Order: sequence, then structure tokens, then C-alpha cells
Amino acid sequence: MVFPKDKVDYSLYLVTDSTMLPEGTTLYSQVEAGLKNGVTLVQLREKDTDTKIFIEEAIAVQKLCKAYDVPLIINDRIDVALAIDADGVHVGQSDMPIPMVRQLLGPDKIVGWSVGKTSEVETLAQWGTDMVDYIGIGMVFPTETKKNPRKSPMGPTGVIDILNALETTQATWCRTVAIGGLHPNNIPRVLYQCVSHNGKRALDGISVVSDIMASDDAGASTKILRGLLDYSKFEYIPLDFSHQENITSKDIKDTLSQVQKNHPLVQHMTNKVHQNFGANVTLALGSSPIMSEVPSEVDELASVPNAALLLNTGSVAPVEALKEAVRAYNERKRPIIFDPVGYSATQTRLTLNNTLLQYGQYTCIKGNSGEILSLAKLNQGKMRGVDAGDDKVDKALLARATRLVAFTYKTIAVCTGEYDFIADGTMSSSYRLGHGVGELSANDIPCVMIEDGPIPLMEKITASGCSLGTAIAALVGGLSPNGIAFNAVVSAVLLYKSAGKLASLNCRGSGSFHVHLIDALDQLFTTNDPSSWTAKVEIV
Ligand SMILES: Cc1nc(C(=O)O)sc1CCOP(=O)(O)O
Ligand SMILES: C=C1C=NC(C(F)(F)F)=NC1=N
Ligand SMILES: [Mg+2]
Repeated sequence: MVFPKDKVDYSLYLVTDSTMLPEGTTLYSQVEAGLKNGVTLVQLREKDTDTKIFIEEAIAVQKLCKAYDVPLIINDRIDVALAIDADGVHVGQSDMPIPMVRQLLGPDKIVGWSVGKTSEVETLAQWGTDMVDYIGIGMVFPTETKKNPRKSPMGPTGVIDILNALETTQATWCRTVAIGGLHPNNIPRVLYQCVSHNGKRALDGISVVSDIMASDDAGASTKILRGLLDYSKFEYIPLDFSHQENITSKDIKDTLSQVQKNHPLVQHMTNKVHQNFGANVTLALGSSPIMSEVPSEVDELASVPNAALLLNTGSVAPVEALKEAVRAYNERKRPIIFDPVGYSATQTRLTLNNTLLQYGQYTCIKGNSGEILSLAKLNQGKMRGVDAGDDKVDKALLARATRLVAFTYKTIAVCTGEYDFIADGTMSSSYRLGHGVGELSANDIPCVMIEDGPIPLMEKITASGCSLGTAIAALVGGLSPNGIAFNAVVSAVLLYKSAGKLASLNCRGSGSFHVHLIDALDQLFTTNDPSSWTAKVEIV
């Protein structure tokens, strides 16, 4: 009996584990509850079971799967798969080599491979269409289920690297599931973020072990997972992610009016140098600042109407406190603006920033050219300090880097400098499974450039870049429901740059520039007459 390969639905792939069964449940009761509620593929994975018992289990599970017309895959044990004529096998990198597995099973059985590196994708692509049918990409997040894992969590960006490799090696036949630490609190974000840069390939499914096998109500848990897979929007904030080509002065005026009315709270988790100035910028923008890095109050703060979080990783707060804040604001669907200060200047900062980028969804990621080029993995040389690199970077490269960051993190990416770039990778916050999903690739998502001529003083004061983050947080946080997120970010950058220009004309040096900048922000915000602002925006 052969299950036709093109009929396999990889969307909800249950991998069993008999070592975590709650009281009163059995391997079979958990699998059946899963099959009843939307599991579409089952893998029997028993690491330390004697062959005789393994075969008994396999025959029983096979009967269950057949009743639901769901294929059964056997993990690792080719002999057991052959003995019961299973629909396929899944092997890891240290198990029997794939060509040998294929030789034993024949061309019609399903062969799955654990993949964690792009080099493994290159290998499977060389083997061609009749070797590997699907890959398990993992582990995405930390998990207790896999003992002595020889690899570290790769996060959604690691999954995207693998999807990109499948596209560049043209392994179009190969299907994909993500695995490792996947649960309802992170699956929508994984489905939303994990798309190849050419826009053509999303995941074909997700694979779980403990979310179902360790569940007291495996049926209910499966129903939740099924719902997330069949839904297609990741509504992580109550804003509108539509995107219109050119933003008018009226759009900007509307945005500021909303902020003036809603008086947002901007929580800062930021570096010491930025705190004071950031608080004053917040006040100048008709908003309330709170500088708090206390985990125990993040839930209360995130619950304040129109709250927004500015997370600037120059902050010395412990990473657990920062993660708590990301969790709280994501759970309450309030915006987070992320400023990965000195992104790859040191290993410490790289690790901290990548940990946070893996951990939550950001409405906006803002950095200077060095940080954005590093995030886009386009940085030529090593980044220096936390100032933007001095070497002249060409605009086309900056636009490309900003688009890549926006697309990869499904966020609004801002790259600051003499020319500011803002790219919208939010894709109207929708996602879908499978191949050929492409609407837009990373190269053709919307992007604008904002300029107002050089403002050298901006580089000569501290916290000028950091405080643009404050302005973005205030304007995004201050939107009414269904306000347009991209308009708020563009408005903040236009406002900030125009205020910088005005301040540089009125001040007598870097000392008074700070003061004049606050004055200018207060004045431009209060009068709210964007048609008089000097900074200009153009589509790139
Ligand atoms: C079976 C397995 N393989 C992984 C890999 O990274 O290849 S992670 C994993 C365990 C996933 O369990 P849970 O859904 O409970 O996190
Ligand atoms: C180690 C594994 C990695 N991935 C998968 C699956 F998700 F099913 F592809 N199964 C495994 N046993
Ligand atoms: Mg910065």
C-alpha cells in the first residue's frame, strides 16, 4: 500500500514521544486525539524502545493512522518501517545515510531528513528529486524534548536561511516542516516570518512533540494548533498594515492628531545616556515617558492604553528582563520599537540582539547604517563602535539592506543617516503555508527615503539616533485602532529630521543643539503643519 507523495499534507506533523505522557493517557490515546482534531502526518519516534515493543506500537499506531487516512513515518528504524510496510522514514544526520535508506525503501516511500545547516540543503539538492522528500528544519527554539541536542536553536532567521538555500539550489520538490519548541505562543510568528527572500517558499507545516504528547487534553491542544495553521493573519498589534504609495501631509497631520488625542505611554528600556533626553523627547511629543526595567511591572505598563515599548539594547538590564518586556507587549498586542545598538560590534551584543530578535515580534526595527547592514548580513567590514561607520555607503545598498531586514523580520525597518530609509516588510500581517506563495520578494517590498540635507550636529550629540526610536515609539503607540503603522513611522522620521534641521539653524553649537532640538520637536508637533516641514520623502 503506497500513500501518494503528492497527497501528503505536512501542515500539522505529530512526532510521538512516550516519555512525557500525562497520567491517564497512552501513546495511542494522544495520537488518536491528535488524528481526530487535525493532525495530518504522524511519526513514531521511540528512542529507547526494544524492537519487539516498537513493532507492536508501530502496528497499533499504523491502524489508527489508516483509519484517518494519515501517513505513518517511522523515526530512524528502517527495519521497523520495512517490517510493517510504513509509509516512510525520518532519519537524522547521524543515522543511516539517505541514499542507503532510499535503496532499502524504494522510490515510493516518503523519506524525511533532519536539516539544520544550508550545507545539508546543498547535499540534498545534489542528490536530486528522488532522494529526500521533506526536511525537518530545527530546532527553531530551545526544547527539553530532544536530549543532548548537538545544535543550538536557530530561530526564525535560521529557518529562512534554509528556505533560501532550497530556493537557490532549486530543490523545489522538497517539502519543509519546522520543529523544536513550537507552541501556540510562537507558531503564528514562525509562520508569518519564515518565508524565503524570493517570496516563493513558506513552510509546508509545523511539527510538534510536547505540545500534543504532553498535553492533558491532546484534542484541545491539537484544535488550537489546527486553528493557527488554518488562519492566516498574525495580528500582533491592532493597527492597519496596508500601504499606500505616497504619504501626504494630510496623512501625517491625521497621525499626529491621533497621538495628540491618545497621549501614549512610552516605556523605555534603554541605555543610561539616552534616558534623560529620551524622556524629554517623549514629553515634547505630547506623550508620557516611563523609564522602567523592572520585570514585575511590565504587564501593568503594557496594559496602559496606547502603551508602546522602546527596547534599546544599549540598556544594561539583564536579558531576562528585556525578554519579559517583549513577552508582555507581544501578549497585549502593543507595539515594540527595537533598536539593536552596536548590533555586531561585539560578540556580546550580537548574542544579546539575536536572542531578542528571535524571541518576539517587533513593529519597527531601527538602526544606523552599520547596524542595518549587519542585520542584513551585508556588512562589508567589521562594525566600529556604536556610531555609524564613516565610510560612504551607497544608497542602493542601504535601500537593499533596509528591505532585507524588513522582509526577514516582517517589520518596518528604519535605517538612519543623512538619508533615512524606511521599508515595509509587514506584508499586511498575513501568512500562508506552502510553495509558490510569492506576492512580494525582499527586493520589491515598499521602501521610502527621507532627506533634508546633512545635519552634522546630529552626529555630534549623544542619543540623537536613540531618540528617533523614542519618536517612532510615541507616534506608533499613539495611533488609534486601525491607524496605519507605516504612516506613523514615516511621520516620526520626517518630524525628527525636520526638527533636527530647524535646531541646527537656530543653535550655536552641539551644546545648545540638544535644547533647540527639544524646542523644535515640541513646536512642530504642537503646530502639526507637516506641509511646512523641510524634510522630504520619496519612494525608492
Ligand atoms: C524531535 C526533534 N527534532 C528536533 C530537531 O531540531 O531536529 S527538535 C525535536 C523535539 C521537538 O520537541 P518539542 O515540539 O516538544 O519542542
Ligand atoms: C529529529 C527530527 C527532526 N525533524 C523531524 C520532522 F519534523 F518530523 F521532520 N523529526 C525528527 N525526528
Ligand atoms: Mg542606534
